[in-house]
Amino acid sequence: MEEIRLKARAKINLTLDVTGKRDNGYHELQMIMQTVGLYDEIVLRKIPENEIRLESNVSWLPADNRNLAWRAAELMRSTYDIKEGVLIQIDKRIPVAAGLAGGSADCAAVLVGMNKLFSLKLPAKKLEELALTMGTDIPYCVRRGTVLAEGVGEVLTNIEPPCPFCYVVLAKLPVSVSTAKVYQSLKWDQVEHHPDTKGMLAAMAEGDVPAMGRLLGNVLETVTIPMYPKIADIKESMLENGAEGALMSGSGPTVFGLFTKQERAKEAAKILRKQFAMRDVFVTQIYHVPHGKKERRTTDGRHKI
Ligand SMILES: C[C@@](CO)(OP(=O)(O)O)[C@H](O)COP(=O)(O)OP(=O)(O)OC[C@H]1O[C@@H](n2ccc(N)nc2=O)[C@H](O)[C@@H]1O
Ligand SMILES: Nc1ncnc2c1ncn2[C@@H]1O[C@H](COP(=O)(O)OP(=O)(O)O)[C@@H](O)[C@H]1O
Repeated sequence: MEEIRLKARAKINLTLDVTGKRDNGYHELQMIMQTVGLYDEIVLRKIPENEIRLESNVSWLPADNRNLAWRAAELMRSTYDIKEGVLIQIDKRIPVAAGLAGGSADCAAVLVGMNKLFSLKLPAKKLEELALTMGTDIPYCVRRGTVLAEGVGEVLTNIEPPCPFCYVVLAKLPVSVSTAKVYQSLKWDQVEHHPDTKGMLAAMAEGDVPAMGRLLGNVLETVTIPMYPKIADIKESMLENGAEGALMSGSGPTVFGLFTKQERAKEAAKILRKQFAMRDVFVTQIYHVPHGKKERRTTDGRHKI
């Protein structure tokens, strides 16, 4: 195999609770994470030169070891003594520094892709371990689906049945948020309203999207909304325009809304684009990881996952 094509999908946090802080500054989390359809497309290709090259459609995205996808390829090459080089091409669609884990998803996809491209046959557990050395969100991005994440984000429990299918509108203000700064500014022991994680798990088990909408909660909103009050206005607008619930994802600034009807989601997206002069508004949906999905070859022999 010379080339592999991957979809690195974004995530949203249906609940995000902070329950403590460790001596090293990292926070103890309890969050329900969910993959959505929006993705970056990544192609990995073997090249004869003994190096990693990275190209993307975003001119200002670093193309060296500051890029998480580059780092993932380098980690696999050095750990498994791979002599061949790799070209990474990223067609970026997930907004950057948005609370959607776009960089983490690219990183995870490259780990999975390198494993296949070089026939390393590493189990998923090993890929999740390698992922954690590059970021706390990345093991989840290897696993994907509906997952309860605890610890600092790396203790993962699959939730069965997964989140019921619904449409998701993502709306990102044209500002970037630093995850590190948001955590640093959080007064976790002064947070008054914690999300009801158990209630959310019960609503999901019932397949009750309206109840899920009422139970969405993210304590990081206490930091990011005062920085960008328009986030609250976007949430309000989503609710006025038919969302069952709306919440900031991760450290923000992206707001997501859950919709049961595709038409209403499309209409709300149109209104949001106009009302807040936002370009980054997407209509997507809950993504379910297919069980036991096998690699598929495209007609030209490339692999798809
Ligand atoms: C907030 C969340 C929610 O899913 O997502 P994003 O908003 O980034 O998408 C994650 O916890 C983000 O995970 P990730 O983006 O991988 O963070 P990392 O690179 O590991 O850490 C960035 C910085 O966040 C802080 N951090 C991270 C995780 C954690 N449990 N406690 C922390 O305090 C640390 O200061 C760290 O230096
Ligand atoms: N492949 C990548 N795609 C996006 N951002 C990346 C990538 N590699 C490194 N980064 C850096 O990671 C930071 C966080 O990006 P991202 O994962 O998109 O946001 P978030 O952590 O808010 O979900 C950005 O500042 C960006 O410069």
